[in-house]
Amino acid sequence: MNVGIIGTGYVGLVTGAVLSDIGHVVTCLDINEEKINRLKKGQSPIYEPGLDEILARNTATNRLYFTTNAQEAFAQADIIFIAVGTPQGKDGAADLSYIEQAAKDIAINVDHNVIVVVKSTVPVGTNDKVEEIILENMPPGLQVHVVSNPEFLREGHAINDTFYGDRIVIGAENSIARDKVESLFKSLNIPIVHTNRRSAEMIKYASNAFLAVKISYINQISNLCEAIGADVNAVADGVGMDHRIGRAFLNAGIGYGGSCFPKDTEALAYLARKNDVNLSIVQSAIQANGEQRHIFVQKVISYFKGELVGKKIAILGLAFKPNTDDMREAPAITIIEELLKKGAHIKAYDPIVKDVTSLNNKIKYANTKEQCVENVDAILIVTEWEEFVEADWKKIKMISKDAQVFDGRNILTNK
Ligand SMILES: NC(=O)c1ccc[n+]([C@@H]2O[C@H](COP(=O)([O-])OP(=O)(O)OC[C@H]3O[C@@H](n4cnc5c(N)ncnc54)[C@H](O)[C@@H]3O)[C@@H](O)[C@H]2O)c1
Ligand SMILES: O=c1ccn([C@@H]2O[C@H](COP(=O)(O)OP(=O)(O)O[C@H]3O[C@H](CO)[C@@H](O)[C@H](O)[C@H]3O)[C@@H](O)[C@H]2O)c(=O)[nH]1
Repeated sequence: MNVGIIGTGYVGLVTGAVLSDIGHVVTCLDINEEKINRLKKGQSPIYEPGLDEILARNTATNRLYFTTNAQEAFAQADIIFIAVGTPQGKDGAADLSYIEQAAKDIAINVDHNVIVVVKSTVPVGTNDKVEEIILENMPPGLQVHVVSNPEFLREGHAINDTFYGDRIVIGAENSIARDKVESLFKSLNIPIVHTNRRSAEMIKYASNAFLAVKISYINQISNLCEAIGADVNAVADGVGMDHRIGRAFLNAGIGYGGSCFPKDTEALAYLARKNDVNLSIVQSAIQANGEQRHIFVQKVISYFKGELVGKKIAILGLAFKPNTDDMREAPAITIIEELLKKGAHIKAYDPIVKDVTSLNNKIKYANTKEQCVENVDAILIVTEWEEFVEADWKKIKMISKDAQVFDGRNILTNK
């Protein structure tokens, strides 16, 4: 099939790469010229394991194209995906301006009947709105069907998650459009969930919020474990062996960050408030997550008896999680800013993130973890990169002359 994709971010680009890899002809559209120019030169604008190879393979076989021209992207398209951002807006609500613009772009640039698939994470009712906008603005006589197909990939595992996902959710009001979207994914052999558009939109938020609640729960249990002398890793292992609970997302630490959980939990809480529904569980998870990074900083402050002025602190890990270069809502930023405010000097090392615009000129960057921990008073583990998990910690402690280690990801329990 011929597919157009609006937005070449983590979701649009990975979706485009995988759909071309399973035989479709895909044209990816973005308004960011720099991104498209890089992609045309064969360079990925994001760090995502395995992505470069798939991009190279499918551009070489003429199944994957990149453009900033909407007419070119939609000219042959049977199906157009919307994969633009839905950042946090006012009062926690999702900002739908990119979605609305994408819908208008489709309406004024298509010259044939089309199926539009909304892959972005959007509040319940948005697919209806997208259909309305397109119908209002497209040439008379043309038809559009909008289908909801939320995305569940994790950054750092995006390719694998797309090829081997747990489920593909298709929310449709029209059975012909539904079947056509289903046939697009057929060769992936992933279980399909059929539902209406509103339920599909809700599945995405309910999934993310559940995972966020799970993390905040284990983090609060971890605080209690620390107070009473229990080991949260052992507790999580024991609890997680119950198949009704499961071990995944029970890793305690400094809390969740990233481009999804923070904004999606806020958007769901906003939706509940707007509809006068009590969603205090999600609200509490958000609050607990905000507190968790302050609790971590407080441990450092207490260790130095409240006096951080001039203290040299090494930060190991900047990205919000391993295997990504994404710094959106990374706990590292809040933690570093709080330490800077207290007068500490910060040196940071991350295997992939080499500078953070908002922190530049305020902190130093090291080229290696060894360089980072030289001549410091404390070491903070902020992201659980494999490089830190597998490191020779005896050597790290020796280089740092036994600087105090604060393990924000509980990776050193058995070391
Ligand atoms: N990042 C993830 O891991 C992930 C996973 C699942 C779902 N989601 C959801 O998917 C959506 C996209 O997320 P992302 O992280 O890929 O976003 P992103 O910010 O990385 O990328 C969005 C891209 O869309 C482009 N864009 C915006 N308006 C456009 C327009 N009118 N025409 C063409 N291009 C346009 C932007 O320039 C940008 O490159 C969001 O709703 C997000 O919540 C993200
Ligand atoms: O046990 C855990 C698991 C995760 N995290 C943190 O939670 C955040 C999110 O991690 P993860 O879910 O692995 O990454 P994302 O790429 O943000 O993926 C989430 O958000 C995406 C965007 O909606 C969804 O598609 C995915 O299914 C969902 O897992 C990160 O800060 C992790 O450090 C923990 O603190 N403990």
